Amino acid sequence: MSTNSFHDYMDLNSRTNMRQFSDDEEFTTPPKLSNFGSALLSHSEKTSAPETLSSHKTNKMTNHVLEEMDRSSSRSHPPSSMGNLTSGHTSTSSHSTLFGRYLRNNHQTSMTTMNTNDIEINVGNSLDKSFERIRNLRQNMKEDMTSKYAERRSKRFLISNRTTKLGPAKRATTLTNVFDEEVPNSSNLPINPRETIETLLEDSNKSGFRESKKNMDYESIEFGDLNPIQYIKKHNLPTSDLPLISQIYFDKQREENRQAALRKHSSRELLYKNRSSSTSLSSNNLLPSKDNSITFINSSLPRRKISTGSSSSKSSIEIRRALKENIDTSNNSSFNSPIHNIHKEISRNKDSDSEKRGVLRNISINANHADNILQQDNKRLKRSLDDVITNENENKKIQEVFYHRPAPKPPVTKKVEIVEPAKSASSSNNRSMITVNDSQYEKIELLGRGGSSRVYKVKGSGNKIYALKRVSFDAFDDSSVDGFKGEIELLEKLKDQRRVIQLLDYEMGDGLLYLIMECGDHDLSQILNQRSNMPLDFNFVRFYTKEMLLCIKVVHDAGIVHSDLKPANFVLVKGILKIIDFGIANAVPEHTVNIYRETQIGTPNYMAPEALVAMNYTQSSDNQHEGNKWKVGRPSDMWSCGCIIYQMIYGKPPYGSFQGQNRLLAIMNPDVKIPFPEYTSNNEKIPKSAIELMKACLYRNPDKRWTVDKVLSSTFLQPFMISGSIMEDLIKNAVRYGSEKPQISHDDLNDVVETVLRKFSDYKI
Ligand SMILES: Nc1ncnc2c1ncn2[C@@H]1O[C@H](COP(=O)(O)OP(=O)(O)OP(=O)(O)O)[C@@H](O)[C@H]1O
Repeated sequence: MSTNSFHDYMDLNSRTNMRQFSDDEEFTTPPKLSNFGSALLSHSEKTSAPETLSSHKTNKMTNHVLEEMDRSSSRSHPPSSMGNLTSGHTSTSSHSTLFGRYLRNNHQTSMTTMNTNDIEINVGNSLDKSFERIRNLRQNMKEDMTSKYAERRSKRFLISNRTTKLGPAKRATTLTNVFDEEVPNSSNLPINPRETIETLLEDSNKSGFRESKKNMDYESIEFGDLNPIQYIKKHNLPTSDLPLISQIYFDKQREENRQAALRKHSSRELLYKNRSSSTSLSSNNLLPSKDNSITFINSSLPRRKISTGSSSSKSSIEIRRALKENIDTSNNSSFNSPIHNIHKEISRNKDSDSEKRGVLRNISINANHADNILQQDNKRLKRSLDDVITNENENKKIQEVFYHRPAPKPPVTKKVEIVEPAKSASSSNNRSMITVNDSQYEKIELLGRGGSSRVYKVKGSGNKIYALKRVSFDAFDDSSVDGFKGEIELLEKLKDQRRVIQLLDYEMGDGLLYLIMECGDHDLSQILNQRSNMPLDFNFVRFYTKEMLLCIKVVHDAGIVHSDLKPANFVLVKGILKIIDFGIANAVPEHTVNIYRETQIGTPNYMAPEALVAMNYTQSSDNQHEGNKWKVGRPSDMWSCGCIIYQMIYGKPPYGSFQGQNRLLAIMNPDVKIPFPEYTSNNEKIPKSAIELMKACLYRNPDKRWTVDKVLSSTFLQPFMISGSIMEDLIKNAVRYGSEKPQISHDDLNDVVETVLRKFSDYKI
């Protein structure tokens, strides 16, 4: 375009109705050059078909321009530039137009609907000049339109580019190109400016365009921040080169986008590897190197170094190769992630570009999600790395941390030693172990205690259980020593008696006596206490009374007076009641009823009156020869036995209601009678046979007391079972006896009773 024609155009343009063509005011770059073309383009875009360039509106607009030119020519001389334009009419300028060809070929193009016949008629002689101006005008219009169109497309494309940079479509496009060795013009591109422009100019300067492309070296263009339009304007290039420059511009942009995608992809691969390495830091796959890059070390793979810095300096082919290698490497690893699976899929289908693109579209979609995960993981990894690096002072130590970090040492546990104090064998043994005649016994529990003794349940050899009685006494008290020796002798004497507790071993030292006996389970005192709140059961009373008498019989039959019979001195050993504690027992000389003791008597509750009376008698006696002696014999044991039976039936011993000294006095006082109620406090009927038995044992006169054998044969302990027939026989015999002997003496009655009882005894169960 010449300067004159440009000015003419500007003049013309300034004279035209700008409001009519200012629809596209926003496209003001370059502001004046593009206004007219933009107006045409804007007009044409308002219609849908490409033929709008030959539409009626364009025709009217052209006519309007011609009319304007007519007015201009009629009111003044044509400018000098018109001559130039006219002279250019026949030239073969590169700016030749379709309109020119139309004039030469008498042929109307599709560019305009201008009717040249009308122009000839109306313009007359100035036709040539007008045609020249028109040609120039058309040329300008075409160039301007082309420029404007390219600019708009460029802007649209730039806007689209900026938008798609943020979206998956952009990623898909760029990644598609990444894997194409020959990067073709993607058919997916919505706009191909070059094709569009070439279509518009196919009949005009297509050949010139290609010539320009051939002749000009635009490959080295550096656009900087300029777009093609700005670049053309800045460097004063012809607008006809705009398509070519735009093409170069877009190619460069594509290449930059591709490289950006590659950088992103490479960093993503790096992140995956970092993560997989971070999960196995102990396997020492990561090593920070001096140049702040990260080197992957894998025993099965050669050492590969991937810089974390910009990779823009690498060629796309190198990047692609590196990327593929990374993908292959990832396939070998056991790492399993969405992107990894996609890589696998890529590898399987790498022979098919179309499939690649399909897969890569999925990459771009999945990559968004994976990207977020990776970014989080990368941040975490980076934080952990920073922590490690901060905590360690030297790279050497860092290497140890990542490469050869040894397993953490087990925490040093402070060994707490429990030092037991040195113990003497005697103290330990004395507390838990007791040795009797070289045999050791381990204490288990305390069974009971007496005035000077303790009885333990112990475990001996073979884990057998025994009762160990430990008695402490005054070794210089002869009476005490004799008393304990007497107990041992009696137990030795009664050794094979089942109703006497068995003495298994004993050892007597200075002031200590150890007795090893068979062990009982419970004593009768414990049993009675257990049943204190239970209803009275005479079968229970009979059973334990008989058991007790059997024990006493054995002792009495052995000529021994126990002298201290009480419930606590009868123990149950495996269901058999046995008698214990012969501490104050004495052997009764043959044919002797009572013995006199000088030492402590038994428990007052169960003491016979004769023993207390004897004591009282002795104390009040003037005969000092008698001394402090108590008169005791077998009947004293039967008194004690009567007191135990009384306790089993009434709940307490006969003088249990008295306390302390009064109890002793009551026992000794013959005026204090023992009560034998027929009912218990719980209103339970007491058999007469039981009352009879108790009375027989608690006679104050020891001579009247029943012996152990008599008590054992008492009615209470030996009840009758009388049947109806026996009762019938008894009544018949009584009636016949009475009819024969109406008066009967007392002696005759006793004989009859004895006879009947003797017969009943034949029916005892
Ligand atoms: N062989 C044994 N088996 C089970 N228990 C026993 C045995 N020997 C004694 N005991 C329990 O130890 C208690 C005290 O025993 P023992 O009567 O022999 O001692 P003690 O010093 O004679 O007492 P006390 O002087 O009061 O008669 C008994 O009441 C009984 O409960």
